[in-house]
Amino acid sequence: MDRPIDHGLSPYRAFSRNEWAQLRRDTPMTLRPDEITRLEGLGVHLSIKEVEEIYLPLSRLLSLYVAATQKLFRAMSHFLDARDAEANGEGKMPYIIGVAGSVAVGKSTTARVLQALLARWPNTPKVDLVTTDGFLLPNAILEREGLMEKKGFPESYDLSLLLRFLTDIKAGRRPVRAPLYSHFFYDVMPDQYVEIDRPDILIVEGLNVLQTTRPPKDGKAIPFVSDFFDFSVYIDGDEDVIERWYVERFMRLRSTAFTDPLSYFHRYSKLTEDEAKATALSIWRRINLPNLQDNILPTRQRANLILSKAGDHEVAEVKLRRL
Ligand SMILES: Nc1ncnc2c1ncn2[C@@H]1O[C@H](COP(=O)(O)OP(=O)(O)OP(=O)(O)O)[C@@H](O)[C@H]1O
Ligand SMILES: CC(C)(CO)[C@@H](O)C(=O)NCCC(=O)O
Repeated sequence: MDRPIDHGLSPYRAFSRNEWAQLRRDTPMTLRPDEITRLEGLGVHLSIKEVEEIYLPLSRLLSLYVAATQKLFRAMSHFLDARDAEANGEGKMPYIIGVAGSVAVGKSTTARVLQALLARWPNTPKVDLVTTDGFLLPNAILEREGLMEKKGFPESYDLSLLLRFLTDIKAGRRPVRAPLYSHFFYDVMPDQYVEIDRPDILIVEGLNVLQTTRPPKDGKAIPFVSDFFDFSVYIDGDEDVIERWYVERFMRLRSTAFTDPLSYFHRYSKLTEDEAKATALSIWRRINLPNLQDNILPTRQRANLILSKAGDHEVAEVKLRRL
């Protein structure tokens, strides 16, 4: 009898929600309900149950990984006889975690929850967070290059600035500045920065963090953003569900942030409900959906961990890449 064809082992180990929740083991809950509420993004309800069942086990895993990496770093310092540098604190290497996924999938909420949980572990008290939105090209340049309808696409970012930022972080330079983006003004803020001063962990959140670049013709290799990551998470969801989240968030912003005359989208606050819904759907289908399909989703299989969300932002399945 013919032997069955071996289709190969999946690079991921899949966990149902319940299986994953068991991996919390005896990790104590370190966030109070009011602290959790403060971490919620617009339209992203975060329950205590969700933090306990999904994000606490993930923080336990990450804490173990960070400890192992810190040990490896000490082994390397020992090999190089660089103990003096280590004693001076020069030998500290931030552990970098990338968080990827579509617009409106909840990346920033996840990144904030991980930041809060990881900062409560004894070996990683200082956890900083940056979003790659700050590395978008300013609107003035996007307009000049005809890229305003391509915001969030690979060509809309200053990739070399992002790579220089990550190189400086990994080189232990201090402090390192990351530019700031404002959703309210829909633009990068000139001369506004967030200072990153040698954290134990740096979380880098953005659509583009797992994207690869085409090999250059001149043979000078450009690193990938993810070459700087020690661990990466992709937040996944069905397209129609993310579309709904995008439209719902737009409708909520219409009655809040957009009502301010200084807001970039102020004109949308004057639309009727139906017109506003149609506008949100049109932006989603013209810009964010094609970006998800062409540039973001293809990077999913590069992540170390995939969190698959269902309709109410609750994680239904977790996939962990085998080592
Ligand atoms: N036009 C706006 N005006 C004010 N705040 C906004 C605006 N658009 C988005 N925001 C805020 O900025 C946050 C990040 O928005 P962004 O579009 O980058 O979402 P994202 O990070 O892709 O989505 P998520 O955080 O849901 O993954 C939103 O959660 C929302 O609170
Ligand atoms: C700033 C990004 C690219 C990513 O957060 C996104 O929020 C965005 O503005 N996308 C462009 C289309 C839109 O306005 O939704």
